[in-house]
Amino acid sequence: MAEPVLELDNVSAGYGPGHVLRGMSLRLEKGGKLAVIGRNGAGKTTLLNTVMGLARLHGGHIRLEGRPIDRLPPWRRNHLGLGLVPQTRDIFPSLTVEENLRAAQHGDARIEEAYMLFPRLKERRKNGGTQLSGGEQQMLAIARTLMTSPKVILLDEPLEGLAPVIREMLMQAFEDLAKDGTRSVILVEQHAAAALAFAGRAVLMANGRIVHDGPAAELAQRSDLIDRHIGVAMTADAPEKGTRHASHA
Ligand SMILES: Nc1ncnc2c1ncn2[C@@H]1O[C@H](COP(=O)(O)OP(=O)(O)OP(=O)(O)O)[C@@H](O)[C@H]1O
Repeated sequence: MAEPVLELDNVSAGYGPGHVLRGMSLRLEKGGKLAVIGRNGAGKTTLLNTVMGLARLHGGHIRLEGRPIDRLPPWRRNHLGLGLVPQTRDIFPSLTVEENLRAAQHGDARIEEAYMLFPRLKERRKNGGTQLSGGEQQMLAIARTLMTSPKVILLDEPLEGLAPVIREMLMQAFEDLAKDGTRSVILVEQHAAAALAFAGRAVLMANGRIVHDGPAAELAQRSDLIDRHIGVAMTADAPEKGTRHASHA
């Protein structure tokens, strides 16, 4: 079995005194691609926030490359190799694409590599954040995270509200990011079909717990589990949660 890069042991966490995650144990292998799927409110974002140190850990342990990180602040976790692409994207709207990337640049990360992954950002490098389409903003949010040279990339619903052609472009970029085996990816998605096609392993969450953990291809066949915990519409790669938003590239 490949070496673990990220491990959660019996983690309970939430916001303030409230518990959202309950006894979660998870292991991500070096170079692994893990999909996390589940209904709205299942605790997927809280899982990523907990790994990143943005939620309150009530119990259990988190290790990055074997090192306990439970007590470290988010910026230290980032410097050690965890990179979160938040659902809110969090780009600086008043800065240009290139300024956004420079502001995030840390260590030996190269802007040119981000442009190779997303040539469209290079074309827009002098454009301000507000002049970008939703898809371009998402590319910039991902590229900004790459500027911190993450070993583990945590993607929080990156496809939400985007047109199918842009979703496909992003999924291809995630494949490219993971292909040399040096980076690991956790993809939280409502687009279950796309996430399961991408990942090697998948966990299904409900009510702050893992209700299934196994090969992604196996979970893709378990329509009983997906129907029960997500709903039929979520299994198709059609607009789901994104229907609440205008779909724009
Ligand atoms: N900042 C917060 N403070 C208090 N409770 C929160 C906070 N953020 C989320 N919650 C609660 O935690 C629970 C899990 O939410 P979370 O966002 O982790 O779910 P999710 O699976 O990512 O769903 P979604 O797809 O809607 O983002 C929900 O009941 C939510 O109301």
